[in-house]
Amino acid sequence: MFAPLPTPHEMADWDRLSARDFGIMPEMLMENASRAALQALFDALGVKAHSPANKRVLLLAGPGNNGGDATALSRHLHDLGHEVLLLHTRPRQDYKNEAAYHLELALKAGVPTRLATDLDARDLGGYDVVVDGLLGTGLSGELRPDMLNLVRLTNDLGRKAFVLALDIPSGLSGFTGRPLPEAVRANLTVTFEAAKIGIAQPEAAPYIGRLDVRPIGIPRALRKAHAPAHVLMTAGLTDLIEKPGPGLHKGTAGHVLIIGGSAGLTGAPMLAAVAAMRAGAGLATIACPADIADAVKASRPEVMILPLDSGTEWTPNMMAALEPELARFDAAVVGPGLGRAGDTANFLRAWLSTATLPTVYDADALNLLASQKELLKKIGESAIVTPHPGEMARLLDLDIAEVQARRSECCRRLAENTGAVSVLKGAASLVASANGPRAVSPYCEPNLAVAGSGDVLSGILGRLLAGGLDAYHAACLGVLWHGQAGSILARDFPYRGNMPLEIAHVLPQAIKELKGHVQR
Ligand SMILES: NC(=O)C1=CN([C@@H]2O[C@H](COP(=O)(O)OP(=O)(O)OC[C@H]3O[C@@H](n4cnc5c(N)ncnc54)[C@H](OP(=O)(O)O)[C@@H]3O)[C@@H](O)[C@H]2O)[C@H](O)CC1
Ligand SMILES: [K+]
Repeated sequence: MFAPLPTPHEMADWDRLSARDFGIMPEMLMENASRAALQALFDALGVKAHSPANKRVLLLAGPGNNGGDATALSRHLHDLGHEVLLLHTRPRQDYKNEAAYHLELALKAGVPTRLATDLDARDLGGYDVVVDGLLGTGLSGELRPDMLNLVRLTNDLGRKAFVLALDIPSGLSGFTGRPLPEAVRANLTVTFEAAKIGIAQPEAAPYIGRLDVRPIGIPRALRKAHAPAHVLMTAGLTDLIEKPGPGLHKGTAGHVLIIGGSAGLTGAPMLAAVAAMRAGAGLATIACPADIADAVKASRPEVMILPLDSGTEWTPNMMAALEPELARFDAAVVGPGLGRAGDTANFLRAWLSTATLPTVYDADALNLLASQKELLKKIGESAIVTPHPGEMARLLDLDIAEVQARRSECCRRLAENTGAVSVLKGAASLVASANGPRAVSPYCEPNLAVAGSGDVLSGILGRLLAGGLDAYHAACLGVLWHGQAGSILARDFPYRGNMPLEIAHVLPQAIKELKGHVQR
């Protein structure tokens, strides 16, 4: 369901503890990493065991262990008969530890090597593959000029060659995924043992190419005992939804209550309700002020309306009307189109003191909570709060730039402040609970950046809570499902332009595709 997303420091700890606690020496990990990279490269190029050894490969080896990985890979390619040139950035005698060990092996095996500074870049060309082993997780600060030139050289050569980045494209921060200030643009990135957290950030996407995560022999016991603070959501989360049995009826498929709608904001609750049904809810009902019920219904036959009291604005009395009905529902979504007019804040206060349903708080429910922060503690652990960065900024008294600069920390802080599971929307959405790992979505889908997309997400989450999932897993699966819907729409609408309702409409296809991706 989740894959670990270590920071460079967490990864270095795994490395170090493999040697200290298991006797797995760094030379072995480097050998494993290089063999994994070889296999990933051959898989990507369609090179089979019996294929002719006819590749021309340039390997760039930086000063650290990333360079050591490239050096070990050069030996394997050379031994198989490919034509290789290993370009190292430091004089041979300057290499240390496992990188020095593998350089010595490569030299003994007869790998042709050159010192990068001895070569005129104009002499380089005609390669099928360029391997970027300049810098890995050890990059600190902005690229120094000599390294920046080598990154540029790799990208120049990459116009006519396949670029394989080892562990992470050089120049990219393993923490933030940002280029410092430029980075190698790879066709394939083979990352060792686990994707580093920077790789999962939206900024990294243009540099990574295809991502292939390969194990290099860090013991599972060690990975479990020293689990990273972040994990990546995977398609395995869809195991949480079972194929419906023959005896299913709408009453057992979950009934989602949407609480929202106000004058001028009548579409949002309907989007959430349709999304809940497209995600498989058996029933969806919208509760709204009686005088806007017709506008909310907007002649959609599939969604039921529960008109409350009278008037167009929310009042605490509406909670009294709603309370006797609550036993019919399995989960609630509070907020789509709720507005902030008049007494709406007091309605929300009454809801928080009365209702015990698992609940998603979205949109104006969050804005109202931001102006009455003493209510945040009442939300509780069976709930999910789904702010976008603007709402998160209001909830935490920060500005949006601060939220975006520290997304993971903010997401966790809101979870701590509320006791609920917090979802911070945006590219690579995040899910956090007060304890436990923070989950990062693998999706960065511009097709989801459209008004109403958040209402659709809240409907999916309502359906998953109604289906009995705990808030954390519901949030992770819902975010993943929404992301896959966005990636389907990107195929049909590569320049965007899809409507939010279309996100809801592709949800059944999205879950089918995700289930097809699960690796067993
Ligand atoms: N468990 C594993 O994942 C394994 C990982 N391996 C590989 O090792 C690298 C990490 O290796 P490390 O030696 O820590 O770091 P790098 O190879 O990335 O290189 C660090 C050196 O690079 C120089 N440096 C740092 N910042 C800059 C900069 N801004 N500009 C230029 N140069 C920079 C610096 O060298 P100096 O001597 O010049 O200061 C650093 O020392 C990981 O990514 C994997 O590929 C193991 O092979 C297997 C186990
Ligand atoms: K690299």
